[in-house]
Amino acid sequence: MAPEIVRVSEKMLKPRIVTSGERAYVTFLAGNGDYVKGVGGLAKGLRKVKSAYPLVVAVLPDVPVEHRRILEAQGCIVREIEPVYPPENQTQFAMAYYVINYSKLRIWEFVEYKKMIYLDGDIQVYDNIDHLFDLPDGYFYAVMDCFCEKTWSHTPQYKIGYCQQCPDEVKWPTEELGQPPSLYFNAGMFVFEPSLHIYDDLLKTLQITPSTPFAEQDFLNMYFKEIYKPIPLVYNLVLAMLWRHPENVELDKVKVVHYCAAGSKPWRYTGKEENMQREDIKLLVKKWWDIYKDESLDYKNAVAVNNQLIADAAEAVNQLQPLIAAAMSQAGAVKYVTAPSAA
Ligand SMILES: O=c1ccn([C@@H]2O[C@H](COP(=O)(O)OP(=O)(O)O)[C@@H](O)[C@H]2O)c(=O)[nH]1
Ligand SMILES: OC[C@H]1O[C@H](O[C@@H]2[C@@H](O)[C@H](O)[C@@H](O)[C@H](O)[C@@H]2O)[C@H](O)[C@@H](O)[C@H]1O
Ligand SMILES: [Mn+2]
Repeated sequence: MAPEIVRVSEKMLKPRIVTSGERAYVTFLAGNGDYVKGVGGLAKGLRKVKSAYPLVVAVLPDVPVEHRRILEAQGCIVREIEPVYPPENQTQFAMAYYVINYSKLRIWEFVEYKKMIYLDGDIQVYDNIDHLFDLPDGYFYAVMDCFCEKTWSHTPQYKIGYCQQCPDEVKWPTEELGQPPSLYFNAGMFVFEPSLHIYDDLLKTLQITPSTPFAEQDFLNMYFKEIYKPIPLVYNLVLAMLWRHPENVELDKVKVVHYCAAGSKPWRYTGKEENMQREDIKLLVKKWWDIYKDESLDYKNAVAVNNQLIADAAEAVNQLQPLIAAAMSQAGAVKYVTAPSAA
């Protein structure tokens, strides 16, 4: 009697997408401008590298419904957040719009996720980085920044030509200036654990902390100073590194590119700003556009392709069923004879 072999249904083969409250990527979108293209591109990039986790987009109230729909159609989980403003102060931010970046702090409230990787909307992921979710809990992981761009001209390190990326080139004058600055991360990408306790404390601390030129990036560096752990530059290539510290960059090993240099945002690239005619910049901007324009990476197409593969696999298995059944019943009739051991 041939064994009863269960027919395989498409439903049985469908991969269970892990959306449980464990892990997710998260980005931040403000305004009705063109950063929505950055976030859409990021969603497609994560799909291209077959990330196992969803992309949550924390949107400020000023993000139009149309932009939210575009991101939901790309498979993003859109979550509205309230703005976070720093205390009243006279600070001159390095870029005036940085004041809205304090709203990034809302992502610590997303406690339905145990661990998240934050990525700026002007970042693209070119290799799978899901393994970063397995980094030990209890720390704040991010890539070290560079102090050499003129956006840093207000700082002592810029004035003396010191950079943490090459601490031995121009040594920090401890006798004059005391201890060198603590290791400082770029806040465009970090691995963190949402927590209501930390969230409340972050907001309370912010209200008693005078603002500084790099806004929430300075604040996060101060707040997480004790548990900050640098991770390799391949996880967040701040483009200025290409011309400021080329000796530290192996471009073919870079997994994550951060288009933060002036003029480098791919969706509004003109090539006119300083360094924007470099061959490596042009290549990285093209790489971004290749993903952004690739319709096979659109959520609806990727799901359709996936469903077709599942249907084909189910059909193939069902066509094999009778052959398997016949082979098994035949095998049942045959005693396996082991070859006589060599005398
Ligand atoms: O008009 C804006 C400006 C910034 N952002 C978000 O805030 C992040 C930080 O700003 P940006 O990347 O421009 O700073 P940079 O890394 O270039 O200093 C962006 O990546 C976006 O995710 C946004 O959504 N709309
Ligand atoms: O609001 C402050 C921002 O500060 C950081 O950007 C800076 C920083 O990287 C400098 O080192 C560069 O020189 C500069 O170009 C760049 O804009 C973060 O990328 C961004 O997410 C956000 O936190
Ligand atoms: Mn950025």
